[in-house]
Amino acid sequence: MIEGPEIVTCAQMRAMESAAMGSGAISGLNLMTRAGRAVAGQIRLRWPVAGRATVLCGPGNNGGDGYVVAQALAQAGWSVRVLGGPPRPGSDAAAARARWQGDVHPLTVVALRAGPAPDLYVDAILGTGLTRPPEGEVAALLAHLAQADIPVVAVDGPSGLCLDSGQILGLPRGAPARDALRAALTVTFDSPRPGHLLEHGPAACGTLIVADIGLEPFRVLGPTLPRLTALWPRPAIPNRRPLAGHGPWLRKQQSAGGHKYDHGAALIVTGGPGAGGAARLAARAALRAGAGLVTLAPPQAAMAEHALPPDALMRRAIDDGPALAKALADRRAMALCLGPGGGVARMLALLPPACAAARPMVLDADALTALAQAPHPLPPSCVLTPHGGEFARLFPDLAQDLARPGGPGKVAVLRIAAQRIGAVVLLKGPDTVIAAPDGRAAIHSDAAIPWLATAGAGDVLAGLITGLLARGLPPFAATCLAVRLHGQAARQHGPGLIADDLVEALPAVIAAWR
Ligand SMILES: NC(=O)C1=CN([C@@H]2O[C@H](COP(=O)(O)OP(=O)(O)OC[C@H]3O[C@@H](n4cnc5c(N)ncnc54)[C@H](O)[C@@H]3O)[C@@H](O)[C@H]2O)[C@@H](O)CC1
Ligand SMILES: Nc1ncnc2c1ncn2[C@@H]1O[C@H](COP(=O)(O)OP(=O)(O)O)[C@@H](O)[C@H]1O
Ligand SMILES: [K+]
Repeated sequence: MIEGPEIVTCAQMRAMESAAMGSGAISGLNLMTRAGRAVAGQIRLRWPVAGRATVLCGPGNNGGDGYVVAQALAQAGWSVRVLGGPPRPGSDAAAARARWQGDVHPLTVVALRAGPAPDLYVDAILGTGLTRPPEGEVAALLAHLAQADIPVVAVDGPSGLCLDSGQILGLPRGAPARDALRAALTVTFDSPRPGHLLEHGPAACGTLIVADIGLEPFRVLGPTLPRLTALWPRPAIPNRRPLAGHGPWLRKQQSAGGHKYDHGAALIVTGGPGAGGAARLAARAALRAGAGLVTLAPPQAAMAEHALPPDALMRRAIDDGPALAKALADRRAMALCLGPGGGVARMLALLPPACAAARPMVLDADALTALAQAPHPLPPSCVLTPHGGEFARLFPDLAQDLARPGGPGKVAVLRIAAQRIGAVVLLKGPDTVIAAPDGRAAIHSDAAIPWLATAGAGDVLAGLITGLLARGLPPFAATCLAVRLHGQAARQHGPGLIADDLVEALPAVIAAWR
C-alpha cells in the first residue's frame, strides 16, 4: 500500500505508554529517561560545542523529560540552568527532578530574566497534557521565548501547541501565529502526532525529529482506530516503517498487458468556450500519471479550442447528459474527472449520468458546487477534492466544527465527511488532509511549499488522481500517491512555479521514485 509513517494521536500515545508500563517490561521513568536522552542527543548533534542551556520544566511528564535533558547536557559539559514548576509528589517527573543535581529556579519570567542569556532554551513546559490555553506565568514565559532571539528546542512539541489539532491554543483558528513560539527544533517520540503537521504545527515546530524510545512493541492500534499516515514530511524514524513501495505503479508494472487500454483510459470533461484551460491541465497530468489514453470532452462549441498540443490528448464532444451517458457506455472510458473549469450549470447536467455510470471518478471545483446544490448519491470509487470554500458548501455543519477553536480538528472532521458522503475526501490547503469512508486518513503538509498555491495547481492534482484511478489504483491509494507526486513536483521545481510546470516536473519525480 502507498502509505507513509504512522501518525498517532495523543490518546493513542498514552495508550502505548500504558501498555508498555503495564507489560512490566519498562517503567515510566525508563521511558522518560529515553525521551530526555534522545532530546539531549539531538541537541548535541546540532550544537556540537557545549554551551549554555536554560531548561524550562513544567509540572507534568513533559517537565520530567526536561530534567533528564538537563542532566544529560550537564554530563556532556554544558552549563545548564533549570527552571521548574513543582511536579506531583511521587510522579515520574518528581523522580526525574530528584535526579537533577543542580539548582531548580522558579518557573517564572523574573527567574528567567535573572540568569545569563543562554545559547538555547529547552521548552519542556507542556506536551501532550495541554488542556487549556496557556495563561498567567506560563503564557508570559512563552511570550518571552517567542520574542527572544535565541533558538528554542521543544520537547515533544512547542508548549501551547495542541498536538492533536495543530492549533496554538488561545489563537483564533487560521490566525497567523506570528507572535507565537517557533521552535528551531522539535524532538517528539515514537511517531509524529497530527498537530506536528497540521495548521500552526509545521511553523511552530521547526525541524521535526522523531526519536525511537522503544514503544513499537506496544502499539495498540485497535480496529476502532484506523490508520493515519504522514505523506509529508517523512520524519526519519530509525530502522522501521519505511515508506511502502509505489515503484511498480510508477513503472507501470501493474498492468496485465502492454496495450494502451491496459493502462487505463480517462475522460476529462471540460467547460464551455474559453474555459478549457483547467481541464487541459488535468488531462495532461492524467497522461503523465500513466493513464494509457486521455480524452478531453468539451461541448461541440469549444472543440476547435482544443486542437492544440499535446497531440497525445484525444477529443470527443459532449454537449449534454445523454451524450455523456453514451460516451460512458464505451467500456474503455475507465475513469472520469468532472469539475475543473466546468461551469456549474454544465456540471449540474452531467453529474447524474456520470454518477449512474459508476466509474471511478474525481469531482473537483464546479462539480463540487453542483453536488452541493443538487445532492446526488455517489457511486463507489469517488474522490472529492474541495478547498475550504467548496468543503463549506458541501458540509456546512462540519465547516463550522473546523472553524471552532478547540474543535475536533481536521482529521476527525474529514473522517466524518468521507463517511457521510461515501467517498474519499481530500481537503486542500497549506495542509492537505485525505480521509476514506472506512476511516483511513493521511496528512501532507504543504507548509514548506507555499509556491504550490498557484492557479491551476488543484486542476493538476485532480488530473493526477484521475490518471491513477484509470490505471486501477483504489481511490484512497490513488489520492495519496497523487498528493505525494504533486507535492514533490512542487518541491523539486521550487519557487516561480506555475501549474504547467507541475505537469512537466512529473517525469523527473517519477524517475527518482521508481
Ligand atoms: N505518553 C508517553 O508515551 C510518553 C510521554 N512523555 C512525556 O510526557 C508528556 C506528557 O506528560 P503529561 O501527561 O504529564 O502532560 P504535560 O507534562 O504535557 O502537562 C501536564 C500538566 O500541565 C498542566 N497544564 C495543562 N495545560 C496547561 C496550561 N495551559 N497552563 C498551565 N498548565 C497546564 C496540567 O494540569 C498538568 O499538570 C509528553 O508530552 C512527553 O513529553 C515521555 O516522558 C515519554 C513517553
Ligand atoms: N498556503 C499554501 N501552501 C502550499 N500549498 C497550498 C497552500 N494553499 C493551497 N495550497 C495547495 O495549492 C493547490 C491549490 O488548489 P486549488 O485551490 O484547487 O486551486 P486551483 O483551483 O486554482 O487549481 C492545492 O494543492 C493546495 O493544497
Ligand atoms: K514542550
